Order: sequence, then C-alpha cells, then structure tokens
Amino acid sequence: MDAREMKIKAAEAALSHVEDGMRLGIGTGSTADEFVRLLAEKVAGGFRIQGVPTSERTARLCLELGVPLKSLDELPELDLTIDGADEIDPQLRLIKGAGGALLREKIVACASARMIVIADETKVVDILGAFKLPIEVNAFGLVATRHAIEKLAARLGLSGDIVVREASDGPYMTDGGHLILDASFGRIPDADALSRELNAVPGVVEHGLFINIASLAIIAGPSGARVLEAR
Ligand SMILES: O=C[C@H](O)[C@H](O)[C@H](O)COP(=O)(O)O
Repeated sequence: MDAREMKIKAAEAALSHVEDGMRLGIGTGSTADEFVRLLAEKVAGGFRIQGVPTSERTARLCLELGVPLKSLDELPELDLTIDGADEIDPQLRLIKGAGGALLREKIVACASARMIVIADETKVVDILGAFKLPIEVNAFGLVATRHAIEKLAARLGLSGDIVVREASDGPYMTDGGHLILDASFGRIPDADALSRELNAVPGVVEHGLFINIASLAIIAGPSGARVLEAR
C-alpha cells in the first residue's frame, strides 16, 4: 500500500463516523483532501452534511466537488471535525500546520464537539518535535516576536532555527494574512508548557501544537486502519 492508499484508508474509516445531517469541520492537507473526495461521493448519493472548511484550499475543493459549505459564523457549533496532522503522540497531542492552515484548523476543531485525526503511520511519534513546529505570527514586530520565542524556548531547554516560511514569490502568507515561523526545536519533552508559553507571546497569532483537542486518531498502515485513543 503506498502513502496515498494509506491516506484513503484512514479517510474511509473516518467517514463511518460522519452521520447524515451533521455539521462538519473539514480539514486541510493531502489526507483531508482524500476525505473530501470520499465525502463528495456520499453527498452525490444523497447524504446531507453542512461543511465548514478550514482553509481556502479546502473550500475550493469542496465547491468543485459539490460538498455543501457554510461559514463558521453561520454554524458556530459543529458536531465533528475531521483533519490530518503532521505528528501525533500517544496522548493525541498534535503538530499541525505544514499546509499553513493551523489557525483556522484550531478554531474549527475547538468549535466542534469532537475532532478525529486521520493520518498514515509515519505521523505517529513518541515525542513531538521531529517535525518543524509552525507558529503563525503577525508581520508587525516579526523580529521582536521571534526573539521572544527564542527566549521562552531557551527557558524550556529548547533550541534550534526559527525561520520565516517562504513561498515561491516571497514570504508565505496564511489565509488570515499572517506569516509563519517554522521552529526546528527537535524533541519537545513538555509540549503543554511550550503551548502555554507561546500563547502568551504578543505577536503570536496561533501555533501548531494541538493539545487536548483531538478525541480519536485513525491511523492507516500497510495492513489497514487502526484507532488510537488518548493514553
Ligand atoms: O496546515 C495544514 C494541516 O495542519 C494539515 O492537516 C497537516 O499538515 C497534514 O497534512 P497532510 O495530510 O498533507 O500530511
């Protein structure tokens, strides 16, 4: 089974948690895209859901495939969000944001009664941090904000490059018009503390640590999909 087939397996398993009539948060990324494609087939067959997309990219795919959408302001309380992740630890803490959608993803997931993460085996880790941690920041005061992050990281015993994410035509801009700092901290022994400290930095709009948000993870490997619940 190749990587795409594993993503499809996880997406298929997640679809069985979606009930007719649900208000559904719809994630961003290659795994979430597979979920959208499967969901669109069900919608074409008469299944009724109302989706809230977590990015402009996901909104475009949903519109193209006929998945009905609402804004989060129209549907501020959701039944379920299905989304991918970059890393998942045994407590179901996540790193998200490789696709730059972390802010809307976190807002939508937190507006949902449940969040189910879908991923392939490569995303499961014992300790978060091998993956760069995306931190969404306001462009104003970028250098000061980065210094503040470096200082708090040092207090927590973390170090590593913190670089502005680039696109082909200049700094990468999120859907909200912010920049992203990618922090290569390496292993993060206390993700909860790092999350709290980052939340307290003026200029940090949001970060990619999702703590106590996911309820379940569906992990696909070569032999099929398995469910992970928080330990
Ligand atoms: O901003 C992007 C998101 O957090 C994605 O859900 C995450 O990067 C996983 O994406 P993929 O399914 O493509 O690995």
